[in-house]
Amino acid sequence: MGLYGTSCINREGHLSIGGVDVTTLADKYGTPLYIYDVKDIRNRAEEFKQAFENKKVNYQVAYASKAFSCIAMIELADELGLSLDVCSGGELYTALQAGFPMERVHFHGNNKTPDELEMALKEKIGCIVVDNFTELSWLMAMTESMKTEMNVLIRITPGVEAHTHEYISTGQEDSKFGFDLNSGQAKKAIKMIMGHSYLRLQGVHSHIGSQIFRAEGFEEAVKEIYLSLAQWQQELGYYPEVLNVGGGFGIRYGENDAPLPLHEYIDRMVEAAEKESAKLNMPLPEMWIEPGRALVGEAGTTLYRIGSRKDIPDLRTYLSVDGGMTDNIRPALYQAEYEAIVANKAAEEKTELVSIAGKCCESGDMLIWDLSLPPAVQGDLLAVSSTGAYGYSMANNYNRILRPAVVFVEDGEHRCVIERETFKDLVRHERSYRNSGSPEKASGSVKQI
Ligand SMILES: Cc1ncc(COP(=O)(O)O)c(C=O)c1O
Ligand SMILES: N[C@@H](CCCC[NH3+])C(=O)O
Repeated sequence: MGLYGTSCINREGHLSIGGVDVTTLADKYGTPLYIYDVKDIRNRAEEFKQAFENKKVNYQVAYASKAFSCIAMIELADELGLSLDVCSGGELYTALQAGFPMERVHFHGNNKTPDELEMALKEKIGCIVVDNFTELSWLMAMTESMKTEMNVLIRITPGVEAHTHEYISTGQEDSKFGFDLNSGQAKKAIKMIMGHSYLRLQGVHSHIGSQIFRAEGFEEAVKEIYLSLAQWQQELGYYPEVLNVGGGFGIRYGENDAPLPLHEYIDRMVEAAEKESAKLNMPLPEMWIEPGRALVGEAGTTLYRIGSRKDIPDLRTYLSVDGGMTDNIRPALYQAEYEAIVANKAAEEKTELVSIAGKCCESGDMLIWDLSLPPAVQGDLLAVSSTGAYGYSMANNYNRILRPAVVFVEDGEHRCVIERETFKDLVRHERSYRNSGSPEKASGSVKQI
């Protein structure tokens, strides 16, 4: 496992994060446990902001809260001066509970419901990123009836295919997200918004995908957008105040991943926008980005307790841990690869090749194939690195496994920000079939066809 952020191996030969020995955390909070290195999140937010400061452009860095949303994380995002990207009523509600300033909230999603739109309008959030004509017509009607103005960005698909897993690539034309440029749909939507008295077209949004390592993808997206901007400037007299280039900045999961320094992505996209704006004699728009993974991914480590061991002679050794696809579905979903160490034997020589299995009743519940470890036994702690993004946020209760606790560590201190679920939580919304009284009668006639 690479050592990220403030992670190091302490004098006891244990993994330490944020100045805290993780064996202490396992004893106090139990396992599996998500551990977030707060200093690492701070540094990354600062790096993004500094990159824009150096380019002397107006900007917003919005944390894409889908990567990891909870009250404490949203409070931290606020403290770091970030804006916030939410993509559901639940994420917006979490932001409200965290007291996040609503004017810095941007609302995304390809199927926002009327209820979600109403919530966003009532809370007077910063902007809604309009994704399709259905949403647009709802928004037009709702802002009129509520007599409420709203800033909108129009999400477009620039036709750029990011070099990433196909499930997390979104910028291509054949995508469920946004308006495509070639068919004229984006232009039609812009006209509709420009002609509406309650909607204010603040700018254009594109997001080409996730876990991207090449700055060229962002540069190409910016160039593609400007081809359309030139047309819209000429035909509609429109140029945007804001250009939101989305998120997707890649991180290190293992030694094969080589992300660029964060400022290189920013430099390239800003330079491309500056060049294209100058060509069109257009003021440079404010540049917005919305990183999720790049802010929290490497800051997260999952700590598991090793349980059973199965040796198949001349074939493979399986070590099972007390979590798996319920707390990290990415290996099963995207064949994502992770690295790990034995946290309480972090300085010992690696002499064994093992595969790490989760505890779910699925053969596909494998966290890591072929991992070199020191001899590990039942009770040892396995630390899997870079699990801060899309780990907790995609966690689930398959096999009725409990979602783990989350702790923040910094400067030798730790605090629990999400408690471990309990068995009671699992049945909290359930009603007994036997004891719930008589069922309600269906109204209307039931026709046999
Ligand atoms: C619209 C949008 N913005 C931002 C993000 C954040 O992506 P990432 O976590 O890769 O930075 C996503 C997810 O891919 C997204 O769909
Ligand atoms: N959940 C994905 C990324 C999707 C991002 C949302 N558009 C992952 O774990 O990599």
